[in-house]
Amino acid sequence: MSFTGSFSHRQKSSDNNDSQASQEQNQSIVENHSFRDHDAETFAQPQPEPILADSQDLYSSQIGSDDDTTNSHAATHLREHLQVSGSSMRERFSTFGWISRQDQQRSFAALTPETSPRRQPHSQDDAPIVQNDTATNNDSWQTQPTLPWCPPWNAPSPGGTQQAPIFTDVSFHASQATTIDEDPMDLPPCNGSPTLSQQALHDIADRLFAHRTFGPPKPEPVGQPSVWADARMDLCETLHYFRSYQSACHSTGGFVRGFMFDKVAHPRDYIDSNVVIARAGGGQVKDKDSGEMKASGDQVEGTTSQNLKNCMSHYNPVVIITGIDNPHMPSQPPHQYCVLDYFKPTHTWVEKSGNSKIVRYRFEKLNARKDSWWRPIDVEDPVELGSFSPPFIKSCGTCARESLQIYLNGWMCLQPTCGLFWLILPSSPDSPRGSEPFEPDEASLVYDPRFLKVHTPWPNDDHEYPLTSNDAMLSSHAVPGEDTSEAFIRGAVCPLCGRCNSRISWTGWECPCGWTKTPPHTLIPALSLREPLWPLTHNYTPSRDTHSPLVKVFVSFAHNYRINRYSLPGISGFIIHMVANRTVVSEPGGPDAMFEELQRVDIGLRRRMIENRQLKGGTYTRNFLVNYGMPYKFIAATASHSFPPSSHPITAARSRLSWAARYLLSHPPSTPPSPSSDDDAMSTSTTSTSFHPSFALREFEEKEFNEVLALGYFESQRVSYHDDGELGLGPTIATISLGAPGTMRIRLKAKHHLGVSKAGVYTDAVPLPGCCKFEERMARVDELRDLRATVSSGQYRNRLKQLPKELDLKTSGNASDALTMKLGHGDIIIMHGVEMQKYYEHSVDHSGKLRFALTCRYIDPDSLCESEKPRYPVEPDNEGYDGAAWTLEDEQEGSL
Ligand SMILES: O=C(O)CCC(=O)C(=O)O
Repeated sequence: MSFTGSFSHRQKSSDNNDSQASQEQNQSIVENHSFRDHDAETFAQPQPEPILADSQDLYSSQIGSDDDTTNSHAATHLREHLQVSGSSMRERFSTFGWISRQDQQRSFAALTPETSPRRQPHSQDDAPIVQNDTATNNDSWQTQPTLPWCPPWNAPSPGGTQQAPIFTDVSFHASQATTIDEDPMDLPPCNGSPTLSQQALHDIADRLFAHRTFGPPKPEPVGQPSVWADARMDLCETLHYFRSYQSACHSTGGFVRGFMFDKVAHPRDYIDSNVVIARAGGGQVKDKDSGEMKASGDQVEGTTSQNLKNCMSHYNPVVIITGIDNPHMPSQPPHQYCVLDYFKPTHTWVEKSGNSKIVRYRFEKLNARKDSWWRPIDVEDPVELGSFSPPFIKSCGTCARESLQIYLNGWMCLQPTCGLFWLILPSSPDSPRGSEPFEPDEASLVYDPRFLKVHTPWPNDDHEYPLTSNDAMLSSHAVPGEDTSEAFIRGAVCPLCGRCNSRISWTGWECPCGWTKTPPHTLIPALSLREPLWPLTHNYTPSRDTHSPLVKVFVSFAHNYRINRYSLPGISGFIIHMVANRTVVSEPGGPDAMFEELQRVDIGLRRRMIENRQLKGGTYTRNFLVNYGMPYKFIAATASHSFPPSSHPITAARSRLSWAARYLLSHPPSTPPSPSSDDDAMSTSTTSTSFHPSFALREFEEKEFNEVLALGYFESQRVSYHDDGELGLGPTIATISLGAPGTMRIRLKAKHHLGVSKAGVYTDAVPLPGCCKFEERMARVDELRDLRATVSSGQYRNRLKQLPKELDLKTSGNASDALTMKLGHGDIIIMHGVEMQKYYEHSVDHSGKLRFALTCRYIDPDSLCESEKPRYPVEPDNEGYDGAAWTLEDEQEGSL
């Protein structure tokens, strides 16, 4: 079993005589660990005795052994600051390596510092402080970043056989001669590796860094990534382990899944074939002078660190992706985003950089036996993982916590709350820096190879985890809606070239290399849209809309439609929801037929690119769309086509919607609003709510619908809040909803709701009832009108910038929905009025596998520039649909 195997390797040590017994003992502990993770009794078990080199020598060589008769000033000084265990490294490793992992899991369950007594600093005479004390990591788990567990130092190199490190050609580089601690720091042989002197360690560090190029140009990589992307959206839509559009880390459910390391890197970041060291993302701002990203303040261990620690304690590997601009890549990434591989997070700790604390992570490639595609061509790794003796570890005399030595410059306490944090303790009073602890010169820091190249075996590090996802699989028998389910809107990794491809086309995936995949569509029958709990009958359909008390509703019933007409507070114009009944949806050529036909014919639906300066490669719409008739230039690069011949869902929709608009514009409500409407609220209205049907009808007839925008939505696709208020559009917009039930939400735009724009400028439009600070803002209307007429535009704008503070306006947040309409299959929405689009915005989502929305507008041809004008004739509606021709047997036309 690999689990056992990987741990039994650890028994190899300088003391082979004990290996058998220890192995058995350790084996039982491993099993305890694995089956009794949360069992506190486990902690009382006799501790295993991994056979490790006794490092007392190390301690002695640094600060003088206990029987050091010279008892130098340095040793005395250091004893004041530092308590190092009198126990052997063997005991320390035993504690740190085996128990702390259990400890972490226990503390993960408890997560309360109170449950884990904090260890007090010991006096020099105290018993050894490094012992089987599980408290250290218990509270550090929650609040104190520590090295979460000690990697198993004695692990063999991943290649299986132990290899002596390559450091025969010893040459000490002046550039690295900043090491303060000039003591030999010799370690006894470990894993067959020879004793390492300080100088040898520097030499190894030299070799490790010899091939680092911060290019360009960088050397070519030895291989090619098996998964890559040109655009962030392709990446995030395709990979299950990286769905973060803005940040460097993607976590779900308390676990990190993937990291992306790109241009914004820290100078001490490090990448070789098997190890990645990176700074935690976030907390950086652009320096005004240099333009470089700099820490904006102290970084504290936050959710990402916690999630990463969860990965460590559960052996969840994470995927690391590099951006093309990552300066620390040892070779030139061939694409904008390249997936490296699965990595084990092994350490997280805190350092200082400039004046700020930063959080850092170390990762090791999960399967270090595999070659890494990003290894530079013709460059072998100078050092294999696990080649060296273990990293040096000490307890701090001030905080009593253990920290590993990360840099050769000297050991530092890495507990950010400790007084000795990030200070090197000089080893001798004659040190050029004196006897006081001092901060290292950042530029001189050199990684300790024992830390850099430590090997951390995991029980699952020989497992192959997938870098591609195979979710978009169809069952062997046809299942309606399966090929429009959420999995099918995710991107696909091209099996030929590894490119991540978002699903752009309605019909399937396309890769620029020529590969395509077109899943067959199984028709979703219109009959399957019927909702058992809301039976559709030939009578008028009940309403499921909800609205705020400020919204007035007028209800009428005509031509098989329930007609819910809504007046929104303070504006002229209205929204009408025509709720279809069974007679409507099942008409020949009606909604049922249109829905099925739209599944049979390819009308050219595609997701369209939207420019997004924040995101490399732009973004795509979250639905598929295509335009017919007059080009609708506002949705980026939407292809426009001439109207198809009649008996097509597009032309049928335009004809039906023209009829509906004409009917509604000529039939204003003849009844008062329904009793629940709040008339008092409406009386505060500041703009006209009057509606003149003859004018509206005349205007509509002059500006008949000359455009249909078809939107197609797979499962979970939607259109988020937007308005349809572009210049050149007629005042009436009509949509027919086909397929899965949708929800349309209407709310006041944020700048009208809050009274302040994103740029912090006061919104001087007349406030609408229900908005924030309505009365206070109303009181400013006259003042601002007068001011505008008397001062320069600059002065006026300055005043607008002052007002948000003066009125104590909130600068963020959204209005709650004023109106929510449940759009059934065949329902029609008509929005009328310029103010509707100026003040309000709408969004639509749905709760099924497939939905279409066909929306008609009038687009003034004169609003299009020459290059935007259609090259085809845009004919008027010639189908002449008449909804009044379809009558119910028992229809009672008229308002109720
Ligand atoms: O019903 C829909 O899906 C939304 C249509 C829409 O909002 C639009 O076309 O602007």
